[in-house]
Amino acid sequence: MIMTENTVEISAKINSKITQVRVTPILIADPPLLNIQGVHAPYAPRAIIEVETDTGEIGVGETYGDTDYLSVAQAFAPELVGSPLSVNGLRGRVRARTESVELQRVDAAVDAGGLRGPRSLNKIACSVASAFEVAIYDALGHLAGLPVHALLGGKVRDDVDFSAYLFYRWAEHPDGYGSDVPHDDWGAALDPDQVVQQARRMVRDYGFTSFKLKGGVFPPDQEVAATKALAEAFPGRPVRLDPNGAWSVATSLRVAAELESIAEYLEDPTTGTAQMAEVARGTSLPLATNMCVTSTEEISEAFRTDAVQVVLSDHHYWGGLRATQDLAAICDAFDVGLSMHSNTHLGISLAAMTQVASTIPTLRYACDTHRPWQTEDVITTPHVFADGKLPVTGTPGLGIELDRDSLQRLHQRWAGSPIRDRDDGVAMRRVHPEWTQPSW
Ligand SMILES: O=C([O-])C(=O)C[C@H](O)[C@@H](O)C(=O)[O-]
Ligand SMILES: [Mg+2]
Repeated sequence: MIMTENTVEISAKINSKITQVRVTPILIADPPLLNIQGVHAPYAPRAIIEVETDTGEIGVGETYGDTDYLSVAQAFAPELVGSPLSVNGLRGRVRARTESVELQRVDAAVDAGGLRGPRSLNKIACSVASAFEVAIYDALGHLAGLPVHALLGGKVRDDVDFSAYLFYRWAEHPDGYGSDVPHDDWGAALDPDQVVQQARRMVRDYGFTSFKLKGGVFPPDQEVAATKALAEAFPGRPVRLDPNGAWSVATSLRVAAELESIAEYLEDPTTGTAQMAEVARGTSLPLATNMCVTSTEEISEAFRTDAVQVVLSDHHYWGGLRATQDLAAICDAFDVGLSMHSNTHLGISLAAMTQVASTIPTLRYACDTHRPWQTEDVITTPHVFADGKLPVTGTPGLGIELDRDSLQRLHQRWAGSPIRDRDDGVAMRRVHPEWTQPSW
């Protein structure tokens, strides 16, 4: 073969190696959003991953920054140095690495940061691997001059639809924020009228055309009333309610009967696959989950028993973008619908969600996103929703640029703070010492 300058360049790119990996923990401002586990604290930890190659490319990823996730990410990062830009085998390598890290909170308790069912080593490893995978895809995209969706096989849509993620919330954190946090002027939402007002603002500012209300906060009748108020205020627009497993089977069936002709789906009304299956047998309303099916080992029982009709994918849960596509294929094979979950995240994760969502033909529900609740970001040009959608960029990689000043500032905040884990229950008990997790 005759070697031209071009082939030499291509060969350098194909053989490019990872030379540096950086894991930067940050704390980001988070408003006082309420959920079954309590209330979001003023700051939430995230971890930002950068992989740098010998050809000068830098790819970025984002995941949970809580202690266990961070410890695994920091322990794994040096192992990637010298590796090719390959995403294959990543989850297994991170999983193996978890064995040598002393973890604090693998106790089968529900994960406060993710509300994703019982914690496990595998779930932690998947969440860590997801950020490295995204960073490698971003770097590969820069190398190839292609957007991540092209590397994932190509987009099937030009924009991705998101839904307005509505929360009961307080107007302010009881102790406020530091002076470095932009003011959040959403106000309180504690009854149906305030929830509808919040939805109107989401529609005005972002153009969302569907709604998800985070429940599990007030007695179910109040949350049903808020859901009905939304359906009345926005006729014909899809509405979902998600109490994160707060209800018994009997309560779930009662609520499902009330919302059967109103809701698009009911998300995790009750906990555990067996109880979800019992509810599913008694209602025609589709049940969705990001709690009882959040890892591969949980799929079989749930699908065999028809416990869920919609799975909320999440590349942080499932181990990356390719794993999300795999999940979509499995759901399709079992005639289970696919939606997309989110919790507190910044623009890197939103870009990754948008890229992978654009490649999945069977994703027919608007994706969740917490992004409107975040007042800070680590990318230079934060995303702008129009008509509730984000365009699927054709620029190389994730189509975003890291804002190093902002990353540094949020890292300094982390370094100067004792906060290392998200714990919504602790945040709630600071205000209401007697508070315990509700169930109805
Ligand atoms: O759909 C869900 O269950 C979530 O988004 C879980 C999240 O943790 C959310 O409830 C939150 O951040 O309060
Ligand atoms: Mg949910």
